[in-house]
Amino acid sequence: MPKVVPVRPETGNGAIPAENDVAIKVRGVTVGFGEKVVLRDLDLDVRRGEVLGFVGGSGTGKSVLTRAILGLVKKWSGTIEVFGENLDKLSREEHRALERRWGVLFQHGALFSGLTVLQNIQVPMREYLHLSQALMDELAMLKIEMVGLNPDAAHKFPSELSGGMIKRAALARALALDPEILFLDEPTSGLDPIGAAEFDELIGTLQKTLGLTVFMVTHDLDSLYSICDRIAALADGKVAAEGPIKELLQSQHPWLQSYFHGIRAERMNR
Ligand SMILES: Nc1ncnc2c1ncn2[C@@H]1O[C@H](COP(=O)(O)OP(=O)(O)OP(=O)(O)O)[C@@H](O)[C@H]1O
Repeated sequence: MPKVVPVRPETGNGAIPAENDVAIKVRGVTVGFGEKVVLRDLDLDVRRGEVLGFVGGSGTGKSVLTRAILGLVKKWSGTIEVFGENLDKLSREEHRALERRWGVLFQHGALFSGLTVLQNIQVPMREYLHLSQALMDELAMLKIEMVGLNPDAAHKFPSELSGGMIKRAALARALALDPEILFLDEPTSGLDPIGAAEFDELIGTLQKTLGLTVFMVTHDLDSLYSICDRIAALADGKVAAEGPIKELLQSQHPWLQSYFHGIRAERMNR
């Protein structure tokens, strides 16, 4: 009998993961701007194959941490490893090779307004791969199908799309290079509850079928309940609590108490 190997490692049980089960390892990271310190000696692990929801009050530094991991913001101190590679030790070529292994969905989609959906999806392909136009067209159409967009959307410009369609197109672009890690910055913001639930479902399905590791900054409690294996909460520049939602619901941290036990959360608990 062939041995059955699970696609996703077991997650969400709170156990300390083995070293090679960690996709992103952040240790002692401090980031600031001028006099202001935003992240202070922050530690965080994102495990391979999990959906980690990253929450925190407005302006606490969720995007700053995301950008620090992506190498878009300079940290003052600490180390960040992705797939065991210390980002500070990589040559430019090695960093580019690593960039091919992640995809990013920035807040508000951030599509290029002068390019069609198809062309937007091909931007990372042009930057990182050397493929024929015909192959890029074929691959981009595949991504459009993967995110549930109608093939007609391929030749539309962002201004011709609804908010939900823009998010899907941006997700298709994030998936252009078949990444192993997906960074999502508030993916459901601006969507109505039905659109948001559909988008969560899409992310959950893609994550399972493609075995993705997902790092998701979100304010959306519904997303935390429906697709996150674990949640990390940022407060005072550090991860104040992390674990499966059931554990975080028990946390005595004042911000988490007010966050989870507010009106919307009560509705979810009923
Ligand atoms: N390039 C920058 N220069 C100066 N300050 C910055 C810069 N980028 C971020 N900040 C500051 O860092 C802090 C954290 O910002 P960040 O965007 O990470 O917050 P956030 O937790 O993602 O907030 P929100 O949930 O509102 O999007 C804010 O006070 C912001 O003004």
